[in-house]
Amino acid sequence: MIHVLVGCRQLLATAWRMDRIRTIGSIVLMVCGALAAPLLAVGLGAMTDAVVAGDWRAGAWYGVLVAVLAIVTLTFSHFAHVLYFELSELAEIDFDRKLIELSNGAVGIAHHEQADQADSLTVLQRESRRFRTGLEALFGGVSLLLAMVVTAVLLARLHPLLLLLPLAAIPPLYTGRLAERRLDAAKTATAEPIRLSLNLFNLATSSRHAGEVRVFRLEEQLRRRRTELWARGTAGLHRAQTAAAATQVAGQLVFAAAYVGGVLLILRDATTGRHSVGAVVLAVALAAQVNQQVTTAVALMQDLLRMASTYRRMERLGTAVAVPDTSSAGQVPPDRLRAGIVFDGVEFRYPATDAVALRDVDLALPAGSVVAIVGENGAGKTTLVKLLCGFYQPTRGRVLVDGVDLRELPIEAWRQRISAGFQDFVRYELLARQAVGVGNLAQIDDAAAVQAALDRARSSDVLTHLAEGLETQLGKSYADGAELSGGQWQKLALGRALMRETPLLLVLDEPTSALDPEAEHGLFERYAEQSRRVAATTGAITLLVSHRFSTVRMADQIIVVRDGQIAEMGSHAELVRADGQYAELYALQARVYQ
Ligand SMILES: Nc1ncnc2c1ncn2[C@@H]1O[C@H](COP(=O)(O)OP(=O)(O)OP(=O)(O)O)[C@@H](O)[C@H]1O
Repeated sequence: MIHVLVGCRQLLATAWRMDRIRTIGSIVLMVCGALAAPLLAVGLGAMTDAVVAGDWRAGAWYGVLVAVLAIVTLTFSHFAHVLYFELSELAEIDFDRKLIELSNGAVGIAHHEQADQADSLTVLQRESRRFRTGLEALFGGVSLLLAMVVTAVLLARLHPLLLLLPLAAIPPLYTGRLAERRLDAAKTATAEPIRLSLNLFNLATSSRHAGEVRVFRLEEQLRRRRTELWARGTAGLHRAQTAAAATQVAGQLVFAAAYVGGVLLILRDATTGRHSVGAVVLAVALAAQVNQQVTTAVALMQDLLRMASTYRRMERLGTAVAVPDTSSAGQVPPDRLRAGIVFDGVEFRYPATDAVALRDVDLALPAGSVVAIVGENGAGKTTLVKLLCGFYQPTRGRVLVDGVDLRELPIEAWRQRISAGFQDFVRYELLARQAVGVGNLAQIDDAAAVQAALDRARSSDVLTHLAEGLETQLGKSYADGAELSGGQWQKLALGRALMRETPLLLVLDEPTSALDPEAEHGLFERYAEQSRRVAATTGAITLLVSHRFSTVRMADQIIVVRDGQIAEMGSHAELVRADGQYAELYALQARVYQ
């Protein structure tokens, strides 16, 4: 219950923050709605008594009052709905904003890669569409509570025992809560199959995967797996919903019994002359209202519980993804690198896994150097990059930037000074200028800066295929959007990585996988030349990651990673002379690619 109250407080604070006028308007409507129905019952009772007493004048006035209150009761919900709806929209936008912040604001990326946290995000994404009901339920709920109190006072005046009628509402409320808890637990338990099923659905319907799906004849398999997973997920939910419905009915039966008892009590009093006919009408009308109030209260309570559990889930995820905040760290990234970056006894395990992805890594990346990291698939190259970008912190050991532990640098400031091109680059469906310009937001509208970055990336040729050059809309989501080839998207991603002209660290993690080895080698060579020129002033380090041993021979230093460890290190000439794994794989791959 305390969670519901906390959730209500958070929701009300959000509404107040988003729009005070609408919040006040909603509260006024809430009070009017609460009083109208019980007063209508009072009017009905008084009108009946006036008519029975033959006082037609008073009866007519009460009739007008009843009519007015009936109109208020019937129409109030429409006005209230408009106001609540508008406020709820604002609250939903606020919730979405928080969810986006939670998803992207965390310093690390563990919550995207760790199954339980990814599941929580999936549930929150789905809940965000239903979040708006929370605020409506809150106003509706408080209005209902007020109405229940007024109704209870009126009932008590008829017969003290009738006060028990609202108490009989407790069992259905309790069972409603129990039912919602069951549903919530089922949602958590079925989040994984439902998330997997949605992934498979995207795989089966996205144009990006259409080719592979056809060639490998995956359609049937994907459909079957998706249906199985969906059925597994929804079967769990369905079972929970059936159990929840049975629980709720049991609670409501208790109330129904009390209702019948209450009406019989007043009827008995009326037959003995203790009450008027109007009192019987009042009792029947009020008891019917209590019945309706309880049913509505159960439904509203469920909305409130769902809203509270959504808030709690968000808070739990927020705590789980919280990484030590270094924003107020005293240190700042240097203007230029003097010594370089050092991995000092680094060990790393991904969260919730036992396998060690990196172990005993002692590595120096000298300022101003071009360093290549090579290794076979799964060796640990990208993991090294993730630590350098601050997506994760080492489980043991330190990453030092000019002698300062990366943990002690404000991570956002560090990210401002690095740039990267990733293997799984994003296809931004924006204008071509923006798709490249996001690499340095300050220059997103600067066509000349974007053009220069594409030139540096040797990627300007992509523009020759675009009708409006940099101002061409990209992507199939737009009717007039230009679709690019995989290599062309990758070239734009390379341009994006080179938007920042003087980063302290430029990481290119297999950004040229769509190119053939010789083209990759040629590009790396040109990048290396450029990087050395920039490095003369900033001490910047350029890190090229590849699993092709034959494409990185121009690097000042080549690091061979094997099974999460540094296997060999040195220049191309030194490593060839050493005649180890590098020399062997270099010769092998060079022969294959010739
Ligand atoms: N998010 C993750 N959670 C758990 N384990 C992971 C995760 N990402 C990678 N790993 C594991 O860490 C090890 C190193 O992976 P990494 O991605 O660094 O390899 P890589 O050398 O970059 O491979 P590739 O050349 O295929 O990109 C692998 O065994 C991989 O299974």
